Amino acid sequence: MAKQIKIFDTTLRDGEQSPGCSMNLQEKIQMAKQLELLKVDVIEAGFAIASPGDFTSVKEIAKHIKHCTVASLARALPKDIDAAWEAIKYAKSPRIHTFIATSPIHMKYKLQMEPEEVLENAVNIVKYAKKYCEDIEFSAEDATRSNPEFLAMLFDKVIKAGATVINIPDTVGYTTPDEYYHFIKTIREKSSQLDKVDISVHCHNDLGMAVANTLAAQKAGATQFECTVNGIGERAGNAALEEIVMAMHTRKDVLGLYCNIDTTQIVRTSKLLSTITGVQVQPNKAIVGTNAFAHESGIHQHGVLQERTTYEIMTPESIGLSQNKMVLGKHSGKHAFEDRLKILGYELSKEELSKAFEQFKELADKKKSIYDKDIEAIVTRNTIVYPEVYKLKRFVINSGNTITSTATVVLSNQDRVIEEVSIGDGPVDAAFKAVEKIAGIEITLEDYGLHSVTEGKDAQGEAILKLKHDEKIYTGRGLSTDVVEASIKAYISAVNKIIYEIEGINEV
Ligand SMILES: CC(=O)SCCNC(=O)CCNC(=O)[C@H](O)C(C)(C)COP(=O)(O)OP(=O)(O)OC[C@H]1O[C@@H](n2cnc3c(N)ncnc32)[C@H](O)[C@@H]1OP(=O)(O)O
Ligand SMILES: CC(C)C(=O)C(=O)O
Repeated sequence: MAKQIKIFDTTLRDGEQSPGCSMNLQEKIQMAKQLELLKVDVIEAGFAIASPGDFTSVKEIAKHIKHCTVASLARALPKDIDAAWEAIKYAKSPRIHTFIATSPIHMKYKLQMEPEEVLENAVNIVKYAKKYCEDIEFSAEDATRSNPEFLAMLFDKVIKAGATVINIPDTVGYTTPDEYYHFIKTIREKSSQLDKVDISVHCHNDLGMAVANTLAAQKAGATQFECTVNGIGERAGNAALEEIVMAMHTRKDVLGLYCNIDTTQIVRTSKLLSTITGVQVQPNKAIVGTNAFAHESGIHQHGVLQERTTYEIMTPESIGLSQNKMVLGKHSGKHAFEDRLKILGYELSKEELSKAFEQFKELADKKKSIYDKDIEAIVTRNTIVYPEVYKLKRFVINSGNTITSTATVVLSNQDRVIEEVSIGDGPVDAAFKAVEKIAGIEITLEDYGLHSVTEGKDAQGEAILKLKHDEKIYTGRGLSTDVVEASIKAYISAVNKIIYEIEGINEV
């Protein structure tokens, strides 16, 4: 039988402790409402004593949220408990979350207390908080570097004093999955009370093991997972909610866990947090990174097009994404290219497809990302086929603001290779004059324009120009990531039309 795990979200408290992740009152309320839609069990809304702003946001969230428990953090100090209660008393289901450090390092250097004093403080503060609130969570800060016998004894006493949830945090992200499992199991064996309450785990990601540690803890009896959206939090962050939840969802077979989360709200929640804080998740972040459901390589794209499960262990829809993403780039193959053409409404013959694919690969070598407009540009360029009398082989430009521009252009015409050099008013003009010399016909440039067909630093530029010959106008188009090359190609394509008109198809 699958076991239920309660999800305790601390994005608004520990998450907000990330540098750069502060949120104002309205943003916190908006985020809390989204967490309610996501169906977390507990929202830790803040640390009420921390500042008047924190107090107000905890209070307002307590008033707005109807379906989740709302908690405030509090040190083991009566004034912290008073503030926490004043803020959360409006909640339908309020919780006071109090904590004190239990590791020798923290007790000696930070609190400057003997273990007996910490024990006494912990018991007294739970009794104090219990006067206000039924639901009391007690956390032993830096538990994983604490003595398990001491913790078992302390937990028994705070449970008898009224704690309803016991949290065993890995405050500094120090433990490993196996160690954490044995640590919690040992404490449970030594405690007579722990099985009467919820056991919570709260893992930090300093060694990148927060999610693995969280999941390992459930085998030792943990029933509540503390986590944050996008894994934000102090230092390297907390266990990421979306990773824990989707691991439970996808590997129900081995983990045997379930929770109340509506997984289809995951992407929306992640995006809302990034928008509010301005902190974007890395592209390869599990579940919510922009690449998490993207495929670029041909072999993977072919597999996914045949059967999605070849390379996808979850559906994009399950986290609220409308579809996966086929990224066309230099690693892509013909299957994905043809599929995208179909989506764009192009049905090409075998030959046309092969030619377009070749051009796509050439372009993909020069450009990081290929956009739909790039593909459309390739296909439309190929629809009207004029014979290529002249083809650009290479060119060299020498230009600057203090010298006259010079262009050396090399074209091929069937088996011949022809080279010309020309100066001009700028690099494009010099190159055009060199082509004109090679073509040996009289041409006037009537119009010339350049625009980018795609976005980004490596966007393709399209040159469109009009040449006049014998009172007739000929349009030329050229496409390249290099604007001079695009311009020369445009010029040559118009010249080829002129020659086609003058000499007829037989000459080609
Ligand atoms: C592991 C965690 O994430 S714990 C939560 C961490 N989050 C935060 O600290 C964010 C909010 N914090 C704050 O705004 C401030 O630190 C406050 C308002 C809580 C306290 O501010 P200050 O009174 O200026 O104290 P300061 O932060 O410098 O030092 C912490 C004090 O709390 C004491 N303290 C720390 N933890 C506890 C505890 N669990 N119970 C009792 N006292 C504690 C320290 O010993 C120190 O006491 P001292 O002032 O008598 O020396
Ligand atoms: C207060 C506790 C739960 C905490 O944030 C930690 O130990 O990291």
